[in-house]
Amino acid sequence: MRKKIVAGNWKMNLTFDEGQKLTTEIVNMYKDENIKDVTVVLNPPFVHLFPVKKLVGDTPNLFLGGQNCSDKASGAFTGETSAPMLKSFGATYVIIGHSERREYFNESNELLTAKVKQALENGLTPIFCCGEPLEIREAGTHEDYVKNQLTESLFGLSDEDFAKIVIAYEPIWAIGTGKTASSDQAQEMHKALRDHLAGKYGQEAADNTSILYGGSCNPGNAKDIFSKADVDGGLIGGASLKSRDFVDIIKSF
Ligand SMILES: O=C(CO)COP(=O)(O)O
Repeated sequence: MRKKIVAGNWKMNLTFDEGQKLTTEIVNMYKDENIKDVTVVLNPPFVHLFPVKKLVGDTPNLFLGGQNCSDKASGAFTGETSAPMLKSFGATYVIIGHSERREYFNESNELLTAKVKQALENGLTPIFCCGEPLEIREAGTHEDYVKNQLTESLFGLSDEDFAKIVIAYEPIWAIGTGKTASSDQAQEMHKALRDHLAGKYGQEAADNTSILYGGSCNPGNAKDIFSKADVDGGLIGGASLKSRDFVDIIKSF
């Protein structure tokens, strides 16, 4: 059975003190409010990983992830952070292929394949992001566009490796815009992606793959979005920076 996952992507936000405060609040609410059956992943900027890990400790079902990793294991790549480093600092997940990385850092589907491999080789679970820009949605070719992102970056994986992947569908026009996809739009895409995965890896593997929705998810719309059959959770940006909102989203299942 696939996991329900809510992951918070802090992006490039929060100082040390702010990160500590947010994490402490989330950990306390998480424990006090008896949250069960949801895997929660905090994805802070790299410099926060170690102190955030200390606060999270071994809270059950509360995990840490990176927002990116290098496609190389080590070496002279100034400014980069490798998958083995993330693992050694307590991360177990890593976001790969976020649309902001694709757009501002020119990350191609091919490069993302190498990053996914690095993550898997080092025991990290990739949260692989996909999603279409507005013009593609308006042209009506969004399903093919997003399926192609999965085909090009993931379909070289073995069955065994594919079983470790989490997918996050994030329509670019819904990210940080306050304009979320409707729950029906999310369901339609998630179902199309699951069918696409089934075509390559079989129905059972597709049914076991968690597909998260991301894009202006908040406590007011999460329940509706998460109620859809093929939506297995969320990748949360802005609302993950507010402890009450983030925990309320987690509790929306
Ligand atoms: O990009 C996102 C998460 O990775 C979504 O961001 P927002 O929730 O701020 O729209």
